[in-house]
Amino acid sequence: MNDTTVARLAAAVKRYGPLTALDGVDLAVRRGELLALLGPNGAGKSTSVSLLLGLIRPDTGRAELFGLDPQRIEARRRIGVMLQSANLPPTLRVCELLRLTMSYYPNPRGYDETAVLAGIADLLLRPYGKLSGGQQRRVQFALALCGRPELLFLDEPTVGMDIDARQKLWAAMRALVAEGCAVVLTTHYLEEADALAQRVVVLGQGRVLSEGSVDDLRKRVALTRIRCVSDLDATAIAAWPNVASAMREDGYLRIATAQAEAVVRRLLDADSALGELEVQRAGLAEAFTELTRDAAEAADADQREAA
Ligand SMILES: Nc1ncnc2c1ncn2[C@@H]1O[C@H](COP(=O)(O)OP(=O)(O)OP(=O)(O)O)[C@@H](O)[C@H]1O
Repeated sequence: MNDTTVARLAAAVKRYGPLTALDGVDLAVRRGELLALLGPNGAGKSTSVSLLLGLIRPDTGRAELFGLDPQRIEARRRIGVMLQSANLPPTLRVCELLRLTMSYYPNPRGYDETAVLAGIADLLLRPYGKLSGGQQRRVQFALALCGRPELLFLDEPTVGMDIDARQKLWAAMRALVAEGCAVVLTTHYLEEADALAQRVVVLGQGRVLSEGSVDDLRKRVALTRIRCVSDLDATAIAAWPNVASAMREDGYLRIATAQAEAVVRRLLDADSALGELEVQRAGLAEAFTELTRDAAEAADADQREAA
């Protein structure tokens, strides 16, 4: 573990009976970065987080927090956690929950500062159990950050939040990262990863499918989409060099290519009446879909071979 790594999994394998939830995952979280953990349902995101938190143990491989066993109290004092479900006493008022949680940490953030950062200043006197789902999520976020963590785990934190609350939480995450706090964010909202993450790890079938910046991930899908109105024959274009696919759909000619400039030049030469030309790089959503579909197909093929 080098000195910029705050948490890591090394060749981590976790099995539940015959099911392999994690199949040799290597993952490093670096100081002060926001790392988004993406993947379809059942990909292994929560299992990875649970290993890093010491809630479960790997069958083989290692999990480390600040170079220590994740169950060590010295490591746990340096993290904040917001999981998908939180079992907090419903009769306690928010201010009581906050003071209690702050008392677990050696150097907590100020009470008022925490309330403002998490956007709960107006909820402090309310009993936790009487809050709406989105308000409870904000309180959970406050409890996760009140200990001034060096590493914050946020498991689908914005689920159930309205747009305003979500944007405030994004701003708070950015402020924490600017302070040097590392964040591990699991999310199904790709625009959330796009807006916040310095690095993205995509899991699928318990394996790391891709790791890098959001742009790196986009580049994994080298194709560019071209859309235009033209009478040119789609089947003929599909046979052009560098054209991955060409089809007619909703009155538009749609082409996928890794060489957009050359194909656009040839299109314009071939059809002087061509209109409504649109050229678009593949988005994060397309890259994600392509990556995870490939992994699912490979796993299906493995299973068929084994059968
Ligand atoms: N306690 C458990 N017992 C049995 N199987 C489990 C257990 N926990 C997880 N699994 C299985 O391990 C695999 C990975 O689950 P995990 O919860 O890590 O996925 P995830 O990526 O977090 O999914 P989601 O997006 O749905 O939250 C799934 O197939 C899941 O059914």
